[in-house]
Amino acid sequence: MSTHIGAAPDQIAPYVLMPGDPYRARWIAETFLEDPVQITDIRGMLGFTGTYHGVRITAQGSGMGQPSMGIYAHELFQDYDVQAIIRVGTCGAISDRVSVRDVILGTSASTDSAMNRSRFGDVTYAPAADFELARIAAEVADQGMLPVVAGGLFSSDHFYNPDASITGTLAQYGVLGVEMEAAALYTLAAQFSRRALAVCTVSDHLLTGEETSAQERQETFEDMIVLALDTIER
Ligand SMILES: Nc1nc2c(nc(Br)n2[C@@H]2O[C@H](CO)[C@@H](O)[C@H]2O)c(=O)[nH]1
Repeated sequence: MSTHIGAAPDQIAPYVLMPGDPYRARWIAETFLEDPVQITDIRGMLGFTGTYHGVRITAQGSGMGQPSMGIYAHELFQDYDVQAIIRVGTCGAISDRVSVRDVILGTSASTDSAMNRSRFGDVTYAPAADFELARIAAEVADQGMLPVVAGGLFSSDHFYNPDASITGTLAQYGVLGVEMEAAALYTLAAQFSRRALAVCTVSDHLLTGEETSAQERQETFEDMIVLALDTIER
């Protein structure tokens, strides 16, 4: 086991899906995996391992925010030799190029997080998705007729951002949605020479104020999970 994950070394699969919400990890395991087994519940951050089309998959909650994602992704890469992580999350749209219910493939992740400033100082590192995972996800989405938009995410340390104008500025540079985890995941994947991709359903729109219903969120989340599973098993 690691400091924050209670699983035995062989209980975590090489391929991991990470929702922010640990209850989503349980739902993914119970809905899509065969023979799912809970492999950790330290601090309530649940993780499960099962198989999808015969491929071992782990669904592990990340929590909200980059420090939390950073703890779990670091330990998954370092202590469990995980090879690829797909964040399956939700985000708020900041661009008129996307609508609620769209699925965003986060090709890059801008961030206001102090975590990368303490890593890189004055250099602005560019956290980016693994190209192969992103390419496969786009291909799978096309085959499944799932409306995905590929573009940048903004991984903020704020949910209630005191500077509300920043998302408008970022949208002018092509950033599509705001969430709170992808940049930490991409930076750690690069540190460990592993693969990572963030796929986010748009649950709310910061420009229009539009929000999805719980039912709509559930439906788009299901489509996204199938996309992530069909991508990571390739
Ligand atoms: N900062 C931010 N995070 C968001 C937003 N909408 C969503 Br869904 N999120 C994500 O949802 C959680 C906050 O509700 C975090 O884990 C974020 O990744 C938003 O408008 N802003």
